[in-house]
Amino acid sequence: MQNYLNSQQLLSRPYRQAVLKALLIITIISGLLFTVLNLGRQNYSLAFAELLMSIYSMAILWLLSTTDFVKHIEIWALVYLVPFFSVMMLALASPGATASVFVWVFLIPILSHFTLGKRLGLMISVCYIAMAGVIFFNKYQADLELLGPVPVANFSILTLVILAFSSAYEITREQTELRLLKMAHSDPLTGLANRAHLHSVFEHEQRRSERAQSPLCIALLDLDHFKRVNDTYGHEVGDMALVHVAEVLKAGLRKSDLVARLGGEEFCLLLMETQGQQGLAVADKIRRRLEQTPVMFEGAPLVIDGTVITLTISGGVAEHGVDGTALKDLIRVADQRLYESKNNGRNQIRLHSDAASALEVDDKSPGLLF
Ligand SMILES: Nc1nc2c(ncn2[C@@H]2O[C@H](COP(=O)(O)OP(=O)(O)OP(=O)(O)O)[C@@H](O)[C@H]2O)c(=O)[nH]1
Repeated sequence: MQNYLNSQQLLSRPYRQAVLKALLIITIISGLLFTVLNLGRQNYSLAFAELLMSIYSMAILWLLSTTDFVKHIEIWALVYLVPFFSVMMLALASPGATASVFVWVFLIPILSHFTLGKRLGLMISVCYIAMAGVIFFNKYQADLELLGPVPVANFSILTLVILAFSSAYEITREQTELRLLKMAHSDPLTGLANRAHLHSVFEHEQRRSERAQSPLCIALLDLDHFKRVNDTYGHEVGDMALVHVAEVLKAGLRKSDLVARLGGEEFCLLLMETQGQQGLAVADKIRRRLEQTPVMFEGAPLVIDGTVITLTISGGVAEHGVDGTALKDLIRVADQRLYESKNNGRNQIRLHSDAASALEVDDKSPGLLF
């Protein structure tokens, strides 16, 4: 889940980057326009603040196009929004400004949520809206018309509605993004990671492993004679069997490890902080567990025509740095070892090409159907 959340944050960043860039351009243009308007009304302090905000926005826009800022987009958004909203507060408090300037407050929740996300966006919105409220009441405390119940109710309700809509929009957008991300990264039948997710996690783990000089290995596992399950009992039972295998694989691993379904009846384990020999032991422990656990359906062993269905698996292990560094090389080596396991009687896992590296085969376990 944490992985998906991190990826979702990465996914949100280009979107926030585009919104922030558009905002900066609008601020530069409108800042210059209001500088001229305020100079015309001889409101020099506000004109100066508007001009400063315009120049500041130009500087941020320039920095954004020259640095790799997308990683810190929320910080950049704060660097822009805090002075922008502060100038807005200054404009609201300015004695020369009319009450119509307060309509800018409606922008606060929209801009905050779009560029900062649901939590930080809400916090910043509430702070500045509260500040605008205090300024409004202080400035117009003697103005009975503006502080009458109707204008106050109009202003407050509209602000709350915009705040609620912006917040709801951002929450829904983030949830939808997370759902799409999960769908794009997981296998719909078993819920395991798919090949694309394995690749992205491997890239990250490979860098970490090289930095920390820690071992990393993969195990490629393929169900034995799975075609017979489908041919004998049909695809529906085959699907149940695949879901059961996914459960056994997940249960046999640490939380930090990853199990992916590469397609059909082929799975890949990504084992962190694990050397080849340890990886072989982990994969073999899972092989034995699968062999001993009948295919489960809704909490009970699946029995068809009086037969308890049990599956076996063959596999090959490859170690990062020993058998290659790229995932495709590790998969190729593990695949060769997997097929040696298949050719040597199935239901076994190999780390090297020689037969001695295969952990004990128990091909004739009683009661096993496949
Ligand atoms: N039910 C089901 N079957 C699948 C799925 N994906 C692949 N298969 C089946 O898995 C079987 C794989 O067959 P083979 O490649 O011959 O492998 P095998 O029968 O396991 O034989 P060995 O690997 O040599 O032990 C085929 O019958 C595919 O139809 C799936 O999502 N659901």
